[in-house]
Parts: sequence; C-alpha cells; structure tokens
Amino acid sequence: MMASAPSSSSTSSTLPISHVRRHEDVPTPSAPPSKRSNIQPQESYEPKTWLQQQMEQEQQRKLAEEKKKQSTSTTGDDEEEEDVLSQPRGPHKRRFNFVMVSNITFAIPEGYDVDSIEYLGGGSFGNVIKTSAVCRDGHRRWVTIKKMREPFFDPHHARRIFREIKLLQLMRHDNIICALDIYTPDEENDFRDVYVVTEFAGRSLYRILKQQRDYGRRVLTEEHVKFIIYQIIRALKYIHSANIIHRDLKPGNLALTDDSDLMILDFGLARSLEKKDTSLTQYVQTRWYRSPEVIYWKIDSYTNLADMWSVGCIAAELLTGDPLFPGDDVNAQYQRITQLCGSPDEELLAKIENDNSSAMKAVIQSYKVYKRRNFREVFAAYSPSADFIDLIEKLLVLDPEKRITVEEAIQHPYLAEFSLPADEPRADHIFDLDDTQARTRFQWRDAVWTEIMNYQRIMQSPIIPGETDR
Ligand SMILES: Nc1ncnc2c1ncn2[C@@H]1O[C@H](COP(=O)(O)OP(=O)(O)OP(=O)(O)O)[C@@H](O)[C@H]1O
Repeated sequence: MMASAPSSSSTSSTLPISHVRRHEDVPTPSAPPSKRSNIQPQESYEPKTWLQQQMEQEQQRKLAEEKKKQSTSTTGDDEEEEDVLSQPRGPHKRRFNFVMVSNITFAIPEGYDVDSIEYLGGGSFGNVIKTSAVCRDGHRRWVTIKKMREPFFDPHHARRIFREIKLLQLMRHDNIICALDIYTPDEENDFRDVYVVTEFAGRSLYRILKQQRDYGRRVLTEEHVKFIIYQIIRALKYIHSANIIHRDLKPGNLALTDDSDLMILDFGLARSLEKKDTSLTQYVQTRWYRSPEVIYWKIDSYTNLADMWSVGCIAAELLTGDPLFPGDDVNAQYQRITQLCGSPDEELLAKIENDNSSAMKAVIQSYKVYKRRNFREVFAAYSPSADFIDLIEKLLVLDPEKRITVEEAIQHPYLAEFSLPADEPRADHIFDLDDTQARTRFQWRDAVWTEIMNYQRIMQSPIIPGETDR
C-alpha cells in the first residue's frame, strides 16, 4: 500500500488526493453519466476525411439494410429487443447496438449501457465515448470505448493500432490504463472496425490545465502537483523496466480522477527499446513535450530518457499552468528549449558529431547560442520548493546521458513524501511487442484480428450476456 499520500481533507482545493488506486478498487459509479443530448464534440475533434465519410456512409447503409432485414424476420414476442440489437456477429458472435454519437456510428456490445453515452473526444487515431457496464467482478463501471479511426488505412497506421492493443493487454499497473474488452462487430472477410474498451480514468490533465487557464483559478495545489509527478514516474518505472518507451507523454494522455489518481492513457506511439531495425522517427511525439535529442540528434537511437524530458516539461507546466516550450514549429521549439536550458556545450556537440555527422553539428552550431538560465529565478514567481527546482533541473538536461533516469527520479527528495519502494513495481519481464517485422496493412489487419480472437477478459471486463468464459 502507498504510505504517505495526504488525505483529501488536507487541502482546501477542489481535487482531493488519495492513495494510489488499485485496479480492483475502482469505484462503482454513483451518478449517471450525462445524457447523450448533451454530447458536444471537443475542440480536438478533427473533420472527417473524404475516405472516412465514404466508409461511414457505406457502414450506415449496411446497418440500415441489416435492421430492415431483422425487422421483417422478427416475431411478435421479440419485437422490442430485436429492434435494437443485431444478430450475433463478429468473431465471438456477440450482439450489438449501433448508436450514432457525434456523427459516428459506434457498435456497442450487448451488456453495455446505451442510454447514457457521453462523447469524450477524438484524436488523430480514434473517437472515444464514455458509458457504463456491469463487469465480471459484479461492479458497474464507467468505461470508455475507443473506435479506432481507419485502423487499416496503411501499414504504418495498422501497426500503431496493433502496438496499442498489444500494450493495453500487457501492461498491468495501477497508473496505466489496460484493456477491458477488445472487439469488432465485423466478420473476418470484412474486418474494418476495431473497438478498445478501457476503464474511464477521469478528466485529462490537458482539460484540467485548460480549465485553470480559462477561469484563471488554480485547481491543482502544490501537493497535487507532487502527487501527479510521483504517479507519472511510478508508472514510467514500470514501463521502462519492460524496455518500453512511451514516446508521447503529454497532459492529454494523462487522466486524473476526482481522487487525484492518475492513469497514463494511450500507448499508440510506444515502442520496444529492444529492436533496432525500425526507425525511431522524429515525428513520433507531440512536439511541445519532445526532447531535443528527438528533435535533432540521435534520432534513430534515442532511449527511454526522452520520456524523462517529457516529465520535466509536464512538471513545469503543472507548476506554472502554461506549456513550457510551446514552439510553433520544430525550429521555434528548439530555440525555446535552448533559451531555458542553454545550447549544447562542447562535450555534447562532440557526441552529436560522433553519433551523427559534422554536418549535423554545424546545423546545431548555426543556431543562436544561449546560456542555461537559473531555474530558481525563472520560476520564482510560482514559489516552488528547492526540491522541485532540483528535480526539474535534472529532468530538463539537454544531454540524455546526463539526464536523471526513472530509477533515480523516483528516489528524489521531492517525491520522498509519497515514495514507497515496495509499492513501486517493475515489470516482471521485457515486453515483446512482435511489431518490428515488415507487414502489409492486410497482414497487420490479420494480426489485429488474432489479438481480438485471443483477447483474455479480466475480472474488470464487462459481462457479455449469455456467454460462458472465454
Ligand atoms: N480511459 C480514458 N479515460 C478517460 N478519458 C479518456 C480515456 N481514453 C481517452 N480519453 C479521452 O478521450 C479523448 C480522446 O482520446 P484520444 O486518445 O482519441 O485522443 P487524443 O489523446 O486527444 O489525441 P491523439 O490520439 O491524437 O493523441 C481525450 O480527451 C482523452 O483524454
């Protein structure tokens, strides 16, 4: 058990702090989610591509046909039920409700609540709704259902989906989201849609920080900030011990419950450190949280220390309420970084030349040179503790070889209040994602189909009516 997290009564703010939550402790929702009529797309929602529109129209046409067929074959007694649920279909012959949310058709398996669905938002790779379901452990849980966007559009995209569903099954940690269900309503010869169900993990840190900015009122106290940073680092200790780099840590991928329990969401960009045969491209991470070695040097060989840089950016943002390096483009990003952290010194320039080329060194030298600033002075207006400044000084280090590792960070005095090494688990094995071989989009699709076929439900998974355990 966590030892020293302050109780919610110790702060007067709106977000209480509790112990780290166990997956099995997830509370039964006490209030119904808001009604579908309130559904509003969030600002991150992107307009659909032409291809998406075509695919959705085609799907809707098929669904209408199917419904029509069902209603003509329905006998009087079953009429009400048959009106909404499909015939058994997909790899596990489940029945589905097809529900339109924010102009997107979601296939919702029988057993999930369809009367109180809330649209949470859409990113580049999917759209997410929230609903609830009775689970195998007897609890009713809030869950999110992510419908992947054009999952097999190209091999790159398909591999991303494969990685994400693989990791959501492998990761077992209190601060990391895991899959409660993975399904498709499609048959193998017409397999297009992938749905991933996870526990609803609260509001994203992005929303909380935005709300703070919009209303000019701090919600996150110093204690919250510390507890959030601790939980991110606790999760990273596990992730890095499995030889995985998350690569996309940012406030939008971190969710916080009302009890301040944090979950890392979204593993689509994560990859294994083991394999060297695929390129670690620089376009993998949301730029503002991206480390300088990812932007410029060591592009093909960066390590999990890139995640630690992201933690530094997030920590500073939690303190100030504003993104630390909001660069409009890659160059502006680099400028902002060096303005605060200083330009590479001779030692780092030599490493860059060695790892890359003298041309790369010359490019870097062509930028204006800045001296590293005194962090205590830069952040003085926010009155951070000396320990906080010391930790971000060690996270925001240009040379990844000199940056603090996750194992060191979790022992940092700033986090001592929460630290309990016996309750900071490492993974018990290195995760093999089986994702490095070159595959066509059809081969990736087959691999995803196999994952869905073989998905092992856990006690927190929604009950599938009438189905014996699989
Ligand atoms: N398990 C979850 N619990 C709570 N909120 C979630 C959960 N999964 C996703 N969300 C929220 O749903 C929204 C959409 O998520 P999604 O992962 O599709 O997009 P994103 O993270 O905004 O963008 P991208 O995938 O392009 O980085 C986000 O606001 C995210 O915080």
